[in-house]
Amino acid sequence: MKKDISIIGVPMDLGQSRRGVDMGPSALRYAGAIEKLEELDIKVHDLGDIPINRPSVEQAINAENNLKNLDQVIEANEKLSEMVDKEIQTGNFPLVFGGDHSIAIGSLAGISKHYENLGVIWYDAHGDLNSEDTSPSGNIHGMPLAISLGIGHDKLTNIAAYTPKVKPENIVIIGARSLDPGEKALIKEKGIKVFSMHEIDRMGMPAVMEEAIKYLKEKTDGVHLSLDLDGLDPSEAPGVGTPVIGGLSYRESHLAMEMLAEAECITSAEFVEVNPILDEKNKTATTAVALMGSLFGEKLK
Ligand SMILES: NC(=[NH2+])NCCC[C@H](N)C(=O)O
Ligand SMILES: [Mn+2]
Ligand SMILES: [Mn+2]
Repeated sequence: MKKDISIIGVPMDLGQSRRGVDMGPSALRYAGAIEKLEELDIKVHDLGDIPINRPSVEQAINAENNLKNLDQVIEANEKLSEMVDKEIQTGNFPLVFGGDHSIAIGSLAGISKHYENLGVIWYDAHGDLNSEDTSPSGNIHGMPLAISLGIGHDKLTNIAAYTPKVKPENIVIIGARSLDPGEKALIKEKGIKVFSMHEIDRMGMPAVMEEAIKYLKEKTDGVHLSLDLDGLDPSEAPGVGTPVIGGLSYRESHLAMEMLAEAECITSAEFVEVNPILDEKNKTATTAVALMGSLFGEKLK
């Protein structure tokens, strides 16, 4: 019996500078996310969207540090963490709809409590391993993985009142092709496993996923999939705020999801960075929903 899925929308765009990604949850629902999951005989509980407070202009200009909209991002992630935590207690599979990638802070804060050794698959063009000291932008969506490792501003690392949420050896980054100098240094220092586009080109997606799954299965008791749509090539997923050319194809991404479904290792997931304002006829959300189908077991035969 498959678990029921609880959908939690986080209409937040405050972790980065391009407005519109707050409409991501609507775009994903409009693209038929719930119908897709129900077609697969999964019981879906759509819990709606978390209320997000928009900062006043004065609040948004925070000269004190390199962390845009810090208070609002904290507030949203505390709420998300509580909701995700509750859904896991109920026995449901949490599926979070972003919102920008800063919401992974709250997802991981709520999920990781329930696991001794939570694994994380970070499917992304970026590492999101910056801190206020290394970030070129001050955008918190470039920091969630570092924050979950316990690196960054105390107020962010201590969301849900514990830190760290994940161990560096339990993380696999897939699809990286844009890493800032501080991120590269952190990857080296912590020995984080990264399948960049270079490895994906050389080894092919089947071998990459096989290795990633084996690596995580050996030592984790659950795996969270954090899928940033900008992991895909912008020709396939144009509706994202920080597109990077040379990304993963639609087919490679489907195969990755199918292999995760076969391995039965994913215990929670989030789909983030869908920005319908920058999209072409909701193509990016539609792609995300198709990928959800494969992740939750859709097969041709
Ligand atoms: N989740 C994302 N799309 N992150 C993009 C981060 C871009 C850049 N590395 C930064 O820190 O600003
Ligand atoms: Mn990204
Ligand atoms: Mn990201």
